[in-house]
Amino acid sequence: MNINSNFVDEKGYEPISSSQMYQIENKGDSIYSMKKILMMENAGSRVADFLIDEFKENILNKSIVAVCGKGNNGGDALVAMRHLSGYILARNKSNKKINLSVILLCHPDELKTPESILNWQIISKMESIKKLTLDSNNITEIEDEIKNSGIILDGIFGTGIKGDIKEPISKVIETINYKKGTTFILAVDIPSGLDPDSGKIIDKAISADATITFHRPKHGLLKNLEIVGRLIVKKIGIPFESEKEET
Ligand SMILES: NC(=O)C1=CN([C@@H]2O[C@H](COP(=O)(O)OP(=O)(O)OC[C@H]3O[C@@H](n4cnc5c(N)ncnc54)[C@H](O)[C@@H]3O)[C@@H](O)[C@H]2O)[C@@H](O)CC1
Ligand SMILES: [K+]
Repeated sequence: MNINSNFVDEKGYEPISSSQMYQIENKGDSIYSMKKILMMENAGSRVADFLIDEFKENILNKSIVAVCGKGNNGGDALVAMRHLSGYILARNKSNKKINLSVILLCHPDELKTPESILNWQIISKMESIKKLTLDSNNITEIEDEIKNSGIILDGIFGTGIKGDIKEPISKVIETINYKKGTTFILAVDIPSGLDPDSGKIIDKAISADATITFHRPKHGLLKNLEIVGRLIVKKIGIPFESEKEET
């Protein structure tokens, strides 16, 4: 396996497939009652902790934009923004304006899972985080938000990506990629648009500076470190016993 030096090859992080990941997650829930909402909370907090470690005090001056899809990948990014908001506000002694935005690439009614819906509801009540939801006439405003960002959380698609990416999401991915080199692009779990198993770019994909993936790396990440960037693997509390194959 051609793992480059960026891959944090800690013990027990052998790569798995996306279907194995869904199985482990479902067993974690059905046998150990490790609800997805707990997995999402851990995933999002690992994302926030990574950015805080990476940027240290500088993070207080960064405009951070989370671009979220309608699934749980977006939910992870919503959790990360909540944690980042708490960290930054607690240190914002001079009450400087902080720039935290969430761009939801769907109407809130299209959010598909209870855990994403709950996290959207929480964020909706937090005035520290600017919310933009995609509608027919605000794509320019959304693109400007991305262009003015210092850090982008890519929470558009994770392991649930299928087929071609339609407009305007396709354009949003291009706008994000255009910022590479000036804005730090962190992919949540999988660079959006990358097939998590084959590592192929299905249609187009986010080219990330770093990818933080959960529980174990997926095979596709190791096959396309070019757009994955630095690969970080974080456990999210799923009982290891959930990995036991069905006997
Ligand atoms: N597996 C796990 O243990 C955990 C998974 N979590 C997150 O959940 C993610 C998977 O979430 P989901 O299964 O909800 O799916 P995703 O959030 O990856 O996909 C988002 C949604 O996009 C839509 N979609 C897929 N392909 C599309 C296309 N080509 N054009 C437009 N829309 C498209 C689908 O309807 C899907 O519901 C993971 O990547 C990870 O980030 C975390 O919450 C932590 C726990
Ligand atoms: K992603």
